[in-house]
Amino acid sequence: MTESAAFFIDFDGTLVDIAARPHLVHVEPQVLELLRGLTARLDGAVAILTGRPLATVDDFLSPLTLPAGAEHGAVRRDAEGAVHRDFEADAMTKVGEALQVLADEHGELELERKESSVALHYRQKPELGDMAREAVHRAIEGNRDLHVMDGKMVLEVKVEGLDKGLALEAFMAEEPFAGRVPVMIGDDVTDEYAFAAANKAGGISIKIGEGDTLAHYRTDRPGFMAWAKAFADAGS
Ligand SMILES: O=P(O)(O)OC[C@H]1O[C@H](O[C@H]2O[C@H](CO)[C@@H](O)[C@H](O)[C@H]2O)[C@H](O)[C@@H](O)[C@@H]1O
Repeated sequence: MTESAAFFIDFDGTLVDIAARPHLVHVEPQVLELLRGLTARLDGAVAILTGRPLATVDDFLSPLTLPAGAEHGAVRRDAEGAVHRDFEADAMTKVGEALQVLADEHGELELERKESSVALHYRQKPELGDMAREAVHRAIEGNRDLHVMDGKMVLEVKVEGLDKGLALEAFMAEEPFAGRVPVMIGDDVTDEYAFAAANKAGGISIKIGEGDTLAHYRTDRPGFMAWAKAFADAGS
């Protein structure tokens, strides 16, 4: 692999270890160094693909402001800094309201309300997972525009048809990504869409950790960090 690669990197579970609650993740200084190094080596062809809101990932990665496909691709900031949104937020507001009632009743559930999606976390009390799953499916019943993803101790309602794979493809149609070989690294079910897109484009897909995957390669987070650092350093 040479300078002709474009890197697409997931946030939770890939750049940072999974934490007990969403706001508790810790971004190691090496992560910022790595992203700077890769960006320099690849002439800016590095994007974050995450389920997090854009503002949240910017806060965690400050002072860096990278191209990003946030909220599972529903909110995309291109390399020029322009932000693209292509969804109707009304339906999600209603789902958020319904699930907020549940989260208020069960203090161990945590509801993240984003621009285009909601995430109901049950990591604090895994026994509530089945009940939360039923409630989430009930909340979107009859709405074909919404889709539930079963993530890491989280149930995410997102807009049907928008995903990290489409975000990757949108980046690959633009400078400085166009014409490069996509390299997608991620750990969770939401990353599978982007693995499929990278594979289809003749790229490289790397799964962090265990679980079924479409990715061609597998490693753990330290393994990814060491490999990516060596790649970034080889250009300096
Ligand atoms: O696409 P990602 O960057 O991997 O984001 C996926 C979701 O990650 C976050 O939840 C997960 O990480 C939390 C912090 O480690 C953890 O507490 C939680 O159990 C995990 O599911 C985030 O909170 C979600 O908004 C993201 O969509």
